[in-house]
Formats: sequence, structure tokens, C-alpha cells
Amino acid sequence: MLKNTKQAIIIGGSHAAAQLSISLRQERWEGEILVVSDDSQFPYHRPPLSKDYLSGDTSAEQLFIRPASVYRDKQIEFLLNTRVEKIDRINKSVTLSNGEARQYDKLALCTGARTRQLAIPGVALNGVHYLRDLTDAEAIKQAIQSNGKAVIIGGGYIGLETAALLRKIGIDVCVLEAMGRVLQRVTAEEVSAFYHRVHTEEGVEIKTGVFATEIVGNDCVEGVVCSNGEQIDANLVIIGVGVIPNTELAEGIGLDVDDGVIVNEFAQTSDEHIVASGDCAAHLNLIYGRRIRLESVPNAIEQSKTAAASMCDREKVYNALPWFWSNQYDLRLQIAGLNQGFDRVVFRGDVESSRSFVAWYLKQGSIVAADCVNRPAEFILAKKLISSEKQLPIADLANDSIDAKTLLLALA
Ligand SMILES: NC(=O)c1ccc[n+]([C@@H]2O[C@H](COP(=O)([O-])OP(=O)(O)OC[C@H]3O[C@@H](n4cnc5c(N)ncnc54)[C@H](O)[C@@H]3O)[C@@H](O)[C@H]2O)c1
Repeated sequence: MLKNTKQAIIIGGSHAAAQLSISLRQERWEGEILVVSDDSQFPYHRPPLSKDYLSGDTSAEQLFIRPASVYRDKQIEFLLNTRVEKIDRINKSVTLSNGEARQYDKLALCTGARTRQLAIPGVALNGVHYLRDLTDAEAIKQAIQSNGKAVIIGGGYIGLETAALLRKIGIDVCVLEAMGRVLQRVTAEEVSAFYHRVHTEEGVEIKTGVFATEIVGNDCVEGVVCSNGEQIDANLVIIGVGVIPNTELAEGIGLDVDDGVIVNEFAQTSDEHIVASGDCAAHLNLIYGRRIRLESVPNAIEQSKTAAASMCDREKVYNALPWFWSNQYDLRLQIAGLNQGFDRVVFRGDVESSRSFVAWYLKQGSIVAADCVNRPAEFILAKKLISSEKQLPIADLANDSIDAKTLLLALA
């Protein structure tokens, strides 16, 4: 039996919503918890969708963040296949796509992000896919043919991870990246060149400074026409050109929105009864002293813990260091911090010919971020170094003959 009749409603059904619902119970929310999700499944891990799930190494059952029984045991109600159509801030209620209205005391927006759509002819042809959810990944899995030819539009994380996976199963792959280099949004030139080299060595063709102008075919895709006039044959096209935060519900009720629902360091929106967390939220980051919106699982988890505390009228400041990862071939890239505005990059290890190195990003002499490729010990060091605001000599960080453990000890 629940101890009170307070209602918490969480809108969304991915990492942020899953964590927030559990964290609410950990914060001793004693009323009802309702999660409204337009997905048909209980929350699942998305990162494997572009990796092990596509290759068949991970099954759909293994993707679930928690078994449904855990939510049931904690008296967390899920409404799947259901959208919140409208929020009424005055009456503190939401209207659902099934016509029902539900009252809330506290509301959480975990609405995430959706794929940016390409507005070119031919995107509706059979064989053209985006990759964001389990349904997309399942459709790609079904479409993968041996001896196939794939064109991937976008040389970001989704593009390169799927390129690596498709090569692994013997498919010809061509990546079209509109910018001058792959991963331009997130890495230094040398790191982009590294990924370009490795993918080329693995047999991927990469065309930079090129975008698709048309996808051609009758019923099924047959090729992609590029901005340089070239046409590339393909029976599979995967589009990974970024995401757009789902902020429409928040905008509709007049919350502050600017590339994300604006929240403070406590995940609170401009309405004291409404919090937001995950990909949809743009938060005040205390480490970097500016507002940022992060598209990552660690952010969804940590920010949702903060949001849950706020819903229970407790203050738990969100000040976790952002971090990300990407697996491609035998490369495990772990990124600590945000490199935006860096003015210098220093390398540890050989970025030009090896498959293991660290790129330290500096801003006005301080380390602000690090890309660690197959360097788990340095990743731990980087997280500690950036979070602590302590300094280590740059020459030592770059010196690969000084063990990472020695540097960790020096930091302690
Ligand atoms: N390992 C990870 O952290 C990981 C893995 C997969 C996905 N994700 C997340 O999933 C989301 C989507 O990933 P993504 O790869 O689509 O986004 P992204 O922003 O990482 O990359 C999109 C790429 O597409 C390029 N592009 C844009 N328009 C184009 C066009 N018309 N033609 C060709 N190229 C074009 C951009 O320059 C960019 O390099 C992001 O939030 C990403 O962070 C993260």
C-alpha cells in the first residue's frame, strides 16, 4: 500500500525515465509513480543498437535496463504505446493519447530527442533507415544482406559505429560526411584523421565535404546521388545526421526552452512543479560554467537522480563530469569532459600509426577534456584530473613512458 496519494508523472520511456522512476523510490517518494511512454517496450539500452544488437551478439531481451518485475515491485506504473498530448499547468494535469486525463503533483519531462530527418528525394524508399530505437535497429537487421552495398549518410557516432559493424559482416560501406572531416563536432583534427585512417584500413570508403542530394530507386533503394554529382550504388542506406531534442510539450506550456528544456543545476525547469532530464534538457553545468545539453547515457542517469531528489523537495546538485564512449572495431574510445573552445591538443602515444593513444585538450593551459583510445587507465586519470581542477605537468601527461598509475598517484 502506498503511504500517500501524491502523483508523480514521468513523460518518456528511455534511460532518463527509467532512472528517474527508480530514483524517486530511493528518494522515498511514497505516492504514485506513472511513466507514460510512446515506446512499445519497457526502457532498454540504446548504445548496443548500433553495435552488438545489429551484429546479433546481443538479443532484444538482453537490452532491457531492468526486468519489468522491478518496476512492478516498486509500484511504478508504466503506460506504454501512450503519448502525453497536452499538459495543463494550472490544473496540474496531463491529457494522454488514449483520451484519459491524469493529475500530477510533480511532473518530469524525459522526452529525449529524435533523429534529424533528411529532406531529400527518395528518403521514403525501402532500404533507407534511421537508427534511434529498437524498431529502427530491427528493421536494419532484417535489411542487412550479405554482399550488400551500404551508403551511410553522416560520419558521426551512429555513422561510424554502424560502418564498423557492417564491415565486420562483410558489407561494402561508403560514408558520406558533409563536413571536412568525420567526428568534426566532437574531436580534434588528428583524432578525426585517426578514425578516417582506421576505417579506410578496414575497407570503408569515406567521402568528406560531400552530402547526399537524392536517394534513387523504384520501390527499393538503388543508389545515392552526391553533391559532387557522383552516384553510388547501394541497397541499404543508413542516415545518422544528428538528433533534435523533443521540446514541443515544454514549449506548448511556456517553459523556457533554448536547444533543450532549460533547467538549473537541480534539474528544475521554470515551473517549480516540473523537472526535466536527459537528452531533452539543457542544464547549467557547474564544471564548465555554461548551459549545455548532453546526448549521453551517463548524463541521463546522473541528471535523473538529481531530478528525482528535486521532486522530493531535496537538493542534490548535478555536477558530474560529462563522459561518452564509442566502440568501433577493436577501438574503445572513452571521452572525458567537453573540449569545446580548446586551444591546444597534446598527445600521449602515437595517433598517426598506432591504435592506442590519448588526446589531451587544453584551454588556457588547463586540461578540459581527453579522448582516450584503448587507454582505460588514462580515462580514469582524465576524469579525476578534470573534475579535481588539479594540474599535472603537460610534459608528464604526454610522456608515454610514465605509467598512468604513477600519474594517478601524483594526482592523489
Ligand atoms: N558512442 C556514443 O556516444 C554514441 C553512439 C551512437 C549515437 N550516439 C548519439 O546518438 C545521436 C545521434 O548520433 P549521430 O551520429 O546521428 O549524430 P552526430 O551529431 O554525432 O553526427 C552526425 C554527423 O552527420 C553529419 N551530417 C549532418 N548532415 C549531413 C548531411 N546532410 N550529409 C552528410 N553528413 C551530414 C554531421 O556533420 C555529423 O558529423 C547523438 O546524440 C550521438 O551523441 C552516441
